[in-house]
Amino acid sequence: MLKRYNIILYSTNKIVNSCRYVSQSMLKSTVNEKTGIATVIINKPPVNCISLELLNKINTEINKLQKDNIRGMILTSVRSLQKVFCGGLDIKEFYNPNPDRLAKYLTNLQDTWLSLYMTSFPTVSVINGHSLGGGCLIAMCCDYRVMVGPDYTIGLNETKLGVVPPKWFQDTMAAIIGHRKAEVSVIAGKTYTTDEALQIGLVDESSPDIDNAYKKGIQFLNSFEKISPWAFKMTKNISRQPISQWLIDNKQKDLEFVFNYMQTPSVQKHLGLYLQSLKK
Ligand SMILES: CCCCCCCC/C=C\CC(=O)SCCNC(=O)CCNC(=O)[C@H](O)C(C)(C)COP(=O)(O)OP(=O)(O)OC[C@H]1O[C@@H](n2cnc3c(N)ncnc32)[C@H](O)[C@@H]1OP(=O)(O)O
Repeated sequence: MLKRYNIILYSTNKIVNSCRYVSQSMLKSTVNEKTGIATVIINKPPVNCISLELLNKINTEINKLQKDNIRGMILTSVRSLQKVFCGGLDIKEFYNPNPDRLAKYLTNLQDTWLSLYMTSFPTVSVINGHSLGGGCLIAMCCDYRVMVGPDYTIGLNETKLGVVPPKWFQDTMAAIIGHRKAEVSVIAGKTYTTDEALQIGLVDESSPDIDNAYKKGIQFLNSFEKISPWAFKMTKNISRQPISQWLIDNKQKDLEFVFNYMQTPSVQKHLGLYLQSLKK
């Protein structure tokens, strides 16, 4: 299975070993036509941080898979990055931003979260490296998380950058680890090692290596073989709808709050210093 996966990774837009392969650069997506399981791989070196273009590709691909009636999806990072699942939202999108592009970015982020959080098919994130800020968010959108360890970190660290994780970021985490733990976590911008994340329930399983993590992800998806897709979809919808409905009802207000504070001098100063610290 994994060997075949590697062959697919380096092929282009054709059927290989019964798998449909779709390459959109930055994002590689394969659907195994035998199993109906899609593997979506983020591939944006050096650290898979999420630009407007990558955001669009993720949202487009999720919506495409939704129409394809797939049986499940694994979301992971290209192996060549070695130690990063996703370095989070691209801070350069927020620093000295072009206002039109910033508005587009924030709107696309809301839409992508809605698509990924509410998929009608089961999803697993195979977290094969650090997963911070928006990286943690996309991992948390999935129904199940397997994290490779022990040396990687995961968490909503936004306050460390001087920015505010919106209600739906925080609610996504609270739905997984509970309100109190999520509150303590987000206000301090806490990050967790793989073992700590497993202990607080932020991830469901850990694994010492990527092949094994991928296998565990497939096992989770296979556990739905005898579950009716309709029952799955309706049940997940009931479970997640209160959180997603808040964003649907408050999209404009949410957008305006972030759009305005992001451009204030004090937030810009914080972002500049954080970017600088990364470069050091
Ligand atoms: C209405 C809509 C509401 C929307 C609300 C938005 C509010 C939330 C805002 C932001 C959320 C976020 O996601 S902020 C980003 C959070 N992520 C991080 O803090 C991670 C930062 N990166 C790292 O810690 C490390 O890079 C790493 C551990 C991920 C990898 O370490 P490594 O040593 O391998 O790589 P480098 O640190 O040398 O980085 C290489 C290169 O990449 C640049 N970089 C890293 N992360 C980012 C990023 N998130 N955005 C932009 N650029 C990033 C880093 O500066 C290096 O650049 P140079 O090569 O030019 O030096």
